[in-house]
Amino acid sequence: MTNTQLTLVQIDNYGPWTVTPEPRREMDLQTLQSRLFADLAQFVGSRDGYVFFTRFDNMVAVTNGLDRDDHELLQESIANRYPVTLSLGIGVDRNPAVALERATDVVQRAGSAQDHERREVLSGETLPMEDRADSDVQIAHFDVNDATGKYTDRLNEFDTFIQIEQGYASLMRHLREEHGALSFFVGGDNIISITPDLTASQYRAAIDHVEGEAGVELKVGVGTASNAHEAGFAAKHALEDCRHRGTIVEFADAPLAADD
Ligand SMILES: Nc1nc2c(ncn2[C@@H]2O[C@H](COP(=O)(O)OP(=O)(O)OP(=O)(O)O)[C@@H](O)[C@H]2O)c(=O)[nH]1
Repeated sequence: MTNTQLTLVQIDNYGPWTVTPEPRREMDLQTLQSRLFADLAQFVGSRDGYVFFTRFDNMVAVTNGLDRDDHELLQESIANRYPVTLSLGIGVDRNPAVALERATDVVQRAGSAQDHERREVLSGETLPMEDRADSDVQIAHFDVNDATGKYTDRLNEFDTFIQIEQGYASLMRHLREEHGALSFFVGGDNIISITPDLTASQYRAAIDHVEGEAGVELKVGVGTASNAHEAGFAAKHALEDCRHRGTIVEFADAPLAADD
């Protein structure tokens, strides 16, 4: 059964910091944000989770397999090395949107994102030990069909970017509204969705919707496993199956072996 543990990562009081004592150089902020994301990706990824940069001042992580101590260690390590601190809210639910609501609620209850007295909140419930064995994450890895031939090799980068972003906007809204799935642009022409248990026809309907609304053709590989890495890795293999078979939806056949 899918049961997703999500962590909302929010930089404490970041807005005021970016303009104190006066506005900071934009490329310095971009450097900080991208390094922070890289560090989170390393930390969470080494524990088989996924993290998405969303707006950089707020990020969303799939943290099945990470316990409260892992979250505390992350906060400590960031506070030791960065001029900013992180608040973390954790939520669990079969539906990813509900899990994120829970994760967000505990952070919002502790105070505003721009409250200078709210620092390093760590709140919410992780998956109980006894539920871990049968709690799965479902990950759908979407990719634009022949983005290179249709866009990258034909259009300038900005017009390509518009096409890809329009496809992303259409997909993220459809999956959020219809199923409570959360979709994240991860670079190139790739979108990764954290979903509840969806069927092949529900994925086909999402792909049809995006083609109708944005004119962007997608395919998707779907994987399910006890952590984001294994589910996502299986999804990537399923996406390769789409390429070989010329299909638009493939599910990973079997859970991956531990050494895959
Ligand atoms: N984040 C991420 N990006 C990827 C991955 N694979 C490819 N990309 C990005 O996607 C871009 C396009 O690559 P492909 O999707 O393989 O190429 P394509 O032209 O769309 O061809 P088909 O997908 O085979 O239809 C690459 O330049 C990368 O930026 C992946 O696994 N993860």
